Amino acid sequence: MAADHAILNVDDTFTSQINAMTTDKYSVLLPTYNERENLPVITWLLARTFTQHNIDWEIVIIDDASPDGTQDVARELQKIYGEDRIQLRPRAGKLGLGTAYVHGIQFATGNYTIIMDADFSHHPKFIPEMIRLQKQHDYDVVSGTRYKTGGGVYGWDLKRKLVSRGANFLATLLLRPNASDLTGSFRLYKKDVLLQLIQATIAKGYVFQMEMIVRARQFNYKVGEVPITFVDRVYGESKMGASEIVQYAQGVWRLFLSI
Ligand SMILES: Nc1nc2c(ncn2[C@@H]2O[C@H](COP(=O)(O)OP(=O)(O)O[C@H]3O[C@H](CO)[C@@H](O)[C@H](O)[C@@H]3O)[C@@H](O)[C@H]2O)c(=O)[nH]1
Ligand SMILES: [Mg+2]
Repeated sequence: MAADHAILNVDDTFTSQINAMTTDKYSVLLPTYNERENLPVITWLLARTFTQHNIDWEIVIIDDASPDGTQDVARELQKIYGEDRIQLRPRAGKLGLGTAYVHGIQFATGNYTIIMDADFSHHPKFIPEMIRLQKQHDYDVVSGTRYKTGGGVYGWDLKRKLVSRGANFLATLLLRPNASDLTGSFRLYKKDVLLQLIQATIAKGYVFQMEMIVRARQFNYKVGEVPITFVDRVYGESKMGASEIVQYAQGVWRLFLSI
């Protein structure tokens, strides 16, 4: 895979570059709903990635009262890694993906924030490249993109691929945000930038990601892109359904009228 290759080649340089930045800390906001099987492995992969690159880190788990016992797993992970590394910040019920980030960021102690899924669709191996690119250009946001050379989607059926392409096409056509993956949610933000974007963003569900990147352009923030491969989850189910798709289309239209 091209992206893998690129990362392996530059890994040593990243490490020395990142080592020098001792004051930086990266907070991963990890929303979970029924991710009991996935949470230990994604945590392990994140911890390994950060440790290998000598990067200060924490994970903020935002669990919406998952009935599968995700929070019990999170508490076990706190015992293993320490409560300073793993924060558990639950909510009382399933309140949606967008508001999960809004909830989680108030507890983040790092100066950078990484937003990603908990089901390995977003692999931590792309994080060092996101950090390197951010540093190189002083980007305010670095967005993982499935839709540039080196990126891709694996494991989705045709319907889901069409929904994703259609969602990106619709928003690109109407909003012209100059980014190749508007609905993707694997991103690195300067924390103060994320806070400002969150305040400006109205959407609550999956449409949140798209609105955030459109707002970033609106505020003239510098946005970089790193190709990522998105691999569909192995354990559990996607939480995206017809109502999320309708909400998305409504969100694009509302933004089109307001910007
Ligand atoms: N706390 C919380 N977490 C949630 C909720 N809904 C989903 N999540 C968590 O959010 C992550 C993504 O949810 P999935 O259900 O796996 O999303 P997906 O269908 O794989 O969609 C992916 O692609 C979309 C665009 O193509 C993205 O918009 C989306 O963010 C995600 O990356 C997972 O970690 C899941 O547990 C919620 O209501 N509350
Ligand atoms: Mg998923």
